[in-house]
Amino acid sequence: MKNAKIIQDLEKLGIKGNYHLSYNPSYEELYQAEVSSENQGFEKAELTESGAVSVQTGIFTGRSPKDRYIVQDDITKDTIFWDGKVNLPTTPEIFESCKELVLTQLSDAKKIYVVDTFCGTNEDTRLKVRFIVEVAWQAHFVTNMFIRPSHYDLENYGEPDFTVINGSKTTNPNWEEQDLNSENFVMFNLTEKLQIIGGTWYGGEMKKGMFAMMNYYLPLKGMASMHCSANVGEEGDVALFFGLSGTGKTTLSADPKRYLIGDDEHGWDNNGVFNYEGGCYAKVIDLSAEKEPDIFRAIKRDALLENVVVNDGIADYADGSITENTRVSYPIYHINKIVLPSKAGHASKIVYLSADAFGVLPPVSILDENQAQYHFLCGYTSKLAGTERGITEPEPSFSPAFGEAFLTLHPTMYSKTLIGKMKEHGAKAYLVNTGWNGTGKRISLKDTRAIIDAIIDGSIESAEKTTIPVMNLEIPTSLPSVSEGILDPRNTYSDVAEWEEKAKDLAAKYIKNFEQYCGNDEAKKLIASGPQLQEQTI
Ligand SMILES: Nc1ncnc2c1ncn2[C@@H]1O[C@H](COP(=O)(O)OP(=O)(O)O)[C@@H](O)[C@H]1O
Ligand SMILES: C=C(OP(=O)(O)O)C(=O)O
Ligand SMILES: [Mn+2]
Repeated sequence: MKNAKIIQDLEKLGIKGNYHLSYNPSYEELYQAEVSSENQGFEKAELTESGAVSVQTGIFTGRSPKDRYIVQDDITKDTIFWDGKVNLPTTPEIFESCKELVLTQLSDAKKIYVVDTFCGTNEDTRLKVRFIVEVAWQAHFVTNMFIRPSHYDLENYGEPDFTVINGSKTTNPNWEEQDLNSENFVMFNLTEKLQIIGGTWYGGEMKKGMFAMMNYYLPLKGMASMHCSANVGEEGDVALFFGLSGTGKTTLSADPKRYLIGDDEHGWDNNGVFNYEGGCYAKVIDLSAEKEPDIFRAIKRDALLENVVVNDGIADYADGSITENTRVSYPIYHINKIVLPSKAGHASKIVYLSADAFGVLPPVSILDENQAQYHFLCGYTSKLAGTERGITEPEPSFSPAFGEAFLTLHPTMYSKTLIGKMKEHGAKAYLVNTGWNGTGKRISLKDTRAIIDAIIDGSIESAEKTTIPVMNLEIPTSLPSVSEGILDPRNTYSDVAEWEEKAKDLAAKYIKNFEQYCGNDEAKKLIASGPQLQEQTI
């Protein structure tokens, strides 16, 4: 019955042919299909000793922002933030031509997986997202990452709100005359409620694609939509960890003392904080059972490793030769302490994670209300040049809302909604540097975890404080279980002048970046809360 209806739905979309349909397959069925000897190329998966299977995603081992387009039409022309960088416009005609390619690809498939999921924990705001894929491990990935409907939910699923058609095996031969970036494409059509993918196999495009859609629909309803992880304590106290890729959202939210809500994408409505996802997508580069026990233990049967080097069935997390962005996806219940459904009350602690490769930012700063807004709009972190360790040529990156790549509306929509919620619920904000200091080494995970503990148990508030000049940030001078002498970054340099020079450099970058918001009086007032160059304060 259900299968006949799904086949009809696919036909309406334009997928015809003689395929075998697998609707919301079990993990067991997925596993059998993934390791089947009939698989070719990147379809192949291999079993590892932990019980997790391992796959390769080909040339794309990360997202491909330059190939990501949104159809500009009546619905989107005045709502999407067309910044010329993140949300690239395309036409309905080009979308149709790429859709045709994806439909043709899937019409030739021997097997099609249709996976009906939810994106968003709450019934009133969740999207019913249908994935249509031909590769078993892609069906596995979305089963891990999205919310798995119960049998009852599936019986009553109705029509999906959004459909993702993944044609990763096809590419677009007409990209040049269509003035596109390449033969690969990730395209969204909000009128047709469709995402289509061609050329890239990276799972993150499906996960972060739907995040971008939630970032469109929810703020328009007055909710905060956030690129952050979240956990909750025994007392119901909720903490959020914002940050760009690699800053520690996933790592720091897996805390054995607390219950995980989610590791990457959340909303905040009148009832509290809720997850969009049903799984986690953790980096596994240099993963060890000692440093990250919860994530290490989550890698077992049903987890899916991406781009990890595997020797004789043994995953080598230290080997970054395929990419530094090695990943594992797993259903959220692989973490021992979780709340289900993935939601809790209002947040009281807001942590902004920044991995500062310049070694300027203190390991922790206490932000006031205006600073909370200023630093949210800045979203500073730094990307390391290449994959080299150390701090040779760090590249500063200012990413509003700590998630520019996924913002579909103007950045101020996200700061307005978040700051509104923070004020309403008296949440306090902190800026935590999980990156480097004057020693040239990354601040240890142990110290960062102790800092997070002090934020969560409130002991940071009673610590003695001092102000860091130039950066204009208030810091505690000591905290329980945090290494002596690291809290004031100036003490980690043999010569304070060296810190000061770097700080002035970074401050200038903050100031320049903030100019884009200064058209508005309210934002202009925030300048005083940011870094200050001496010349300006005289
Ligand atoms: N002080 C630190 N705080 C957080 N993460 C750290 C720290 N030092 C090293 N790391 C490493 O940095 C990476 C953070 O990645 P992850 O938690 O996946 O970030 P995100 O989820 O924000 O993309 C992990 O590999 C972690 O082991
Ligand atoms: C999956 C991603 O998220 P993050 O690195 O923040 O975990 C991504 O940005 O592609
Ligand atoms: Mn993460």
